[in-house]
Amino acid sequence: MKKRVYIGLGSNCGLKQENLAVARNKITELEGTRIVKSSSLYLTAPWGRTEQEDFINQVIEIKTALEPLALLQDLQEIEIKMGRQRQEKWGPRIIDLDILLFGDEVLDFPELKVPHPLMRQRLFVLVPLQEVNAELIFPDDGAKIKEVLISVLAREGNKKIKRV
Ligand SMILES: Nc1ncnc2c1ncn2[C@@H]1O[C@H](COP(=O)(O)OP(=O)(O)OP(=O)(O)O)[C@@H](O)[C@H]1O
Ligand SMILES: Nc1nc2c(c(=O)[nH]1)N=C(CO)CN2
Repeated sequence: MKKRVYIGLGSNCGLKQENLAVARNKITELEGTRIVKSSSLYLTAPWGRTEQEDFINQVIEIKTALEPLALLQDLQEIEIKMGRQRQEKWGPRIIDLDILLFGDEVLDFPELKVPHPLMRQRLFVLVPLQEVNAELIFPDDGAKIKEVLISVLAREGNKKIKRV
């Protein structure tokens, strides 16, 4: 059975929009995998480490027959093939591919936590995710995406994120 999976894409080095396009192409080449929906692209201020270039972010919904750890491995291979080198935490990167949600699964492997532990705090994830699926419910605590987004917007405002 294929699972519905949400992936967050981000780039803040080189040709950012093109990097995302290349990554999307490589994702469609993965075994038993297709892209169902893609959000708009968003220009976002850097989160976490603020002294770096703005990011382009996007969320895609895929259907995949891959198991979670196989998908993680394939995504990491794409990152490496695209030339991602420095693994500095929250630092600049050509491409970053995060598994946000994997069907209704709650996963706690050492190398893979799903839902992605920081996604609820990140407008650069929540805004495009809501665009792709406005009715989404978090599988771990039943929270609604709209409510999570409203509470982060109330804290931070939405000046830091702009559709491109
Ligand atoms: N849901 C997930 N999606 C992708 N990687 C994950 C996930 N959960 C845990 N990881 C682990 O996180 C590790 C670090 O990932 P990465 O280098 O992309 O971190 P980062 O982008 O600097 O920070 P962040 O994880 O906060 O976005 C990966 O090697 C991977 O094993
Ligand atoms: N706006 C934005 N900020 C970030 C991003 C990102 O994709 N977008 N990724 C990071 C590394 O995890 C750290 N900070």
